[in-house]
Amino acid sequence: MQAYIALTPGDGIGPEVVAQAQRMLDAVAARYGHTFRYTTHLIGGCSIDQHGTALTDEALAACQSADAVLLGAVGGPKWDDPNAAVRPEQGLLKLRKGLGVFANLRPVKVHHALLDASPIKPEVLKNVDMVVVRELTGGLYFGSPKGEDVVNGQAHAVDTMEYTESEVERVVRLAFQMAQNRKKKVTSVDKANVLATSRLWRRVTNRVAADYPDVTLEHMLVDTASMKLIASPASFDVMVTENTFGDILTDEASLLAGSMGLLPSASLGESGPGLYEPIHGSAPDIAGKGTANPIGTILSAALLLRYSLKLEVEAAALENAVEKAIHARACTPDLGGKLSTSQVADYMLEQF
Ligand SMILES: NC(=O)c1ccc[n+]([C@@H]2O[C@H](COP(=O)([O-])OP(=O)(O)OC[C@H]3O[C@@H](n4cnc5c(N)ncnc54)[C@H](O)[C@@H]3O)[C@@H](O)[C@H]2O)c1
Ligand SMILES: CC(C)[C@H](C(=O)O)[C@@H](O)C(=O)O
Ligand SMILES: [Mg+2]
Repeated sequence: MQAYIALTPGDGIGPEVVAQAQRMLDAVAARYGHTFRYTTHLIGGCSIDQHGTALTDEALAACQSADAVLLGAVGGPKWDDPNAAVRPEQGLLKLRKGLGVFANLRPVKVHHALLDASPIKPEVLKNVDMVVVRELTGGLYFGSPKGEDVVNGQAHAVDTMEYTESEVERVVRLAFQMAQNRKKKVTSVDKANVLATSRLWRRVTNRVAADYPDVTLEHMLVDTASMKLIASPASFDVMVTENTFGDILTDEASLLAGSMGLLPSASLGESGPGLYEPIHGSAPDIAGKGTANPIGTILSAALLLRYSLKLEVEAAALENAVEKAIHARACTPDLGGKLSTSQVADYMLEQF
């Protein structure tokens, strides 16, 4: 097949990990007889430096016309001034909203060869295989009003947690559909004892659940969920939750797998290109050293093959290449290995 992939490497380690994922995609194309065409676009701090904005309308339009978008990460200390009017993260939020990708799938698996890479006890990590479905284009990130002003002579700031019934329904429905093809359990995470948005979320989730009688639904408060994720992670199958809760819980979940550098994600909408990105950030502490773990981005490329290009065999082949590298501990220092970012991909390509 012919496919057009827009690359938005971004800042810090973003370009380092996207380059390796692109090498792997090229290997898939060569082995299976596909043609992948790429264009590369600025996003985040590098776009601010060049254009004064974190994502130009032209770059967004290019991403919207692609079959899929593969992103690295945005941000870094250079652009961290809390007084700045323009911030790298705005580019990422504009891209997500502009693509309409409301469901962010973040799979969390523990590889048996990496049990010692996690600070959690190995017996607790056995059988961990879950996916967090994070709502991505609503909630606290996008609610209005939002911003800063002065009230009674005092600096004042507001963020609004906001959801409509349909915004909740579409993401929860997707979570139930995923659970039907997995262990048939959905854990809906909210803060219904305090937040009105969470009570709406719960009501909608209960209504949607009636359409999926084969799937067990449990509700869990987010504070409890953050504890259970460490105490009994294998008890989860599909977790569905609000934008901010999902952001925080998945960084926590990355420790089950062993490193922030391991977790991929797929962001999907009703139609149009999907957005694929590792869950980690631009990692300024290791940027430029060539030691960033490329696996989260390579697994994101596998999800791109699966969901946007419908190339299941190719996606599985890429995942298998990652499995082999992990099994052999052909890894970067975050997993106790000695290889560089590109050497990890070299190893996978040799086995591919
Ligand atoms: N999706 C994104 O673009 C995204 C996500 C999170 C944070 N950020 C931004 O990134 C910047 C840095 O944020 P942070 O330091 O809080 O989070 P981070 O995820 O960049 O880094 C957290 C820790 O994890 C490590 N880490 C992350 N990715 C790794 C990888 N692939 N291999 C090995 N180690 C890895 C880092 O070295 C660091 O110690 C901030 O500007 C933040 O806004 C962007
Ligand atoms: C950089 C930031 C806006 C982003 C988010 O919160 O969504 C990041 O933390 C992520 O997890 O992708
Ligand atoms: Mg995050």
